[in-house]
Amino acid sequence: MRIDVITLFPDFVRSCAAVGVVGRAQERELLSVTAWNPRDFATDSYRTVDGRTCGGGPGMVMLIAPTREAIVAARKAGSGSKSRTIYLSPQGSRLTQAKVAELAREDHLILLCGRYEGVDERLIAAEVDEEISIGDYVLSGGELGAAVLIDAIGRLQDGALNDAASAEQDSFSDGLLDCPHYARPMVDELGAVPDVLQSGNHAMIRRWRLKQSLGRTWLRRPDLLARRELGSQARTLLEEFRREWLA
Ligand SMILES: NC[C@H]1CCC[C@@H](CNc2ccc(C(N)=O)cn2)C1
Repeated sequence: MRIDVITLFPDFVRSCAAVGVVGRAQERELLSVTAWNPRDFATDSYRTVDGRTCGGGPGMVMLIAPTREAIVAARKAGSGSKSRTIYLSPQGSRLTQAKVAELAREDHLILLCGRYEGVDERLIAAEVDEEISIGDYVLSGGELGAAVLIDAIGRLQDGALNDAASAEQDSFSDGLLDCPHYARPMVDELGAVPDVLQSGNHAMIRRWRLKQSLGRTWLRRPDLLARRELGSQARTLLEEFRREWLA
């Protein structure tokens, strides 16, 4: 998968994509992240990328010309593979794990990061396929949204996670919150690891983990539970969790 990011802060984006699982996915050539700075496409000696907001009012707006040139260059660099252009903005549709999984299957993504008051609306209309929001809050730029997308998508690339199973067991990947996790020591001054995890009984461990995920989702994110069909085993486990919790 190729990801191109249009940003006035290329070093920030590159450094986010160079560490951890995403950095390793790039080393393994499962993913490439390339940053393009509209300032490099500005034709005037001041390398101008922003202009005053038409109609008056505070702040500046990113200019069409240099931003569009950067998008076109990124699209060309994708050498023909169909690209999907995404604008990170509070006006976008909320990012979910389902959307991440959908985007992770694309061959080429172009992520447009706005700064100032945003990008000229004509450029959005002409070049953006969809707007995505990482949450209902305003940031000083779209780069953190791009970094979130790159991480969430990068870790889903085949071969990115040493144990592919961990992607499936993650929170949200099956519509539930993740279960608790423990490492040695089995007994610590903070408490002991639940016995079932020391039992070596893998069926019981799987059952315990599903029960914990269901219980946590019920307690912390009932909205996620409402959206999810529960099988008979899951219903039984959740009932067991509720009874123990309310006892
Ligand atoms: N009107 C301000 C707005 C104009 C367009 C550019 C954005 C950049 N900042 C962002 C981008 C995305 C998000 C998010 N929630 O995904 C929050 N903030 C700021």
